[in-house]
Amino acid sequence: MTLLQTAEQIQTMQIRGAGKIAREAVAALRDHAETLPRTGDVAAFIREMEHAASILLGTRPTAVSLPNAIQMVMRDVRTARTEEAARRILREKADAFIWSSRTALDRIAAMGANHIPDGSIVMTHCNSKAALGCILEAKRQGKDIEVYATEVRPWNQGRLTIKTLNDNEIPTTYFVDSAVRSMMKEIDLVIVGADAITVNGAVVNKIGTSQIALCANEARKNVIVTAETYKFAPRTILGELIQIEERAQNEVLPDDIAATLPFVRVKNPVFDVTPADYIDMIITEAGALPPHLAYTIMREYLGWGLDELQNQFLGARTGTEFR
Ligand SMILES: O=P(O)(O)OC[C@H]1O[C@H](OP(=O)(O)O)[C@H](O)[C@@H]1O
Repeated sequence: MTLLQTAEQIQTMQIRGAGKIAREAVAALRDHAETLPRTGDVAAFIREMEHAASILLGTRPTAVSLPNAIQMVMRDVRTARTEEAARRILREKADAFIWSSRTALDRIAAMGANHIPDGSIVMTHCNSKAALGCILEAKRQGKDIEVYATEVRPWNQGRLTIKTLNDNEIPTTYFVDSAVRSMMKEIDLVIVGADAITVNGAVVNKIGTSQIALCANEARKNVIVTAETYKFAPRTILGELIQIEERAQNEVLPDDIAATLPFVRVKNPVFDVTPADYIDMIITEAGALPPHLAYTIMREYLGWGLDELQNQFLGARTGTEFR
């Protein structure tokens, strides 16, 4: 698959899920480099790779895993002295990111499973590999668990989730998103994934997550967020807001019906923000932490100083818009 094909598949959600988007983008960058002729001109190579990175960055705006992964790979490429060195660094960093991303999921699954008691009912939302990993690991350990899963309009990612749960013989209850509050009294805890986590511990995840967290808070049920460290958004330290992706209105209301309703406006935000106060714990590969410690993850695990953030990372999202 070419880099442009990967970009298109991310934008059209054939490739989706914050972690997978990051892994596929990094693999696309690595493979794109192999298609470029060797000229010995390191500056031209870096320019070409920056352009490729900007195409990937323009695909979806919310999941911070995408710019974080690209930054991890491109950072040392930018200072390479020869084309060969730049190529080698790119390859090594890309492979290292993909490997560490998968390892992170295994660690999160092991830690998350410890928080799922035997005999419990877990509610989840959307289709998060990190969250599902915890549930599958709890099942693998022999725990008798059930899952309540939402539909996730308009893309119905809940169907992917219930298929996985069914394949793993986990008893599952499936319902429309608006039934969440009604179902809350029947469950024991909530486990979801994340697309981005801000410096104040707020979690950006699939639209509807904040309502689930609000209902869980009302019903005194724990909310656990599972997120690899590369889903923490360092630029929020500088005050930058996470952009909430708005997708096409015809994902919600078909064009032929919309055409008959000239006074109706359709909004289709695909993520929302859950404040830290509604989250009991964030499980990362570096350990479980209260959401208010998000800053420590940004400093210690992403390891980007403020200077670097300001000089290089700012503006990373302003690259070419992919259409
Ligand atoms: O990385 P993992 O845990 O798989 O997924 C994290 C999140 O990414 C997804 O976004 P979308 O479906 O791509 O819009 C969902 O919001 C999910 O909770």
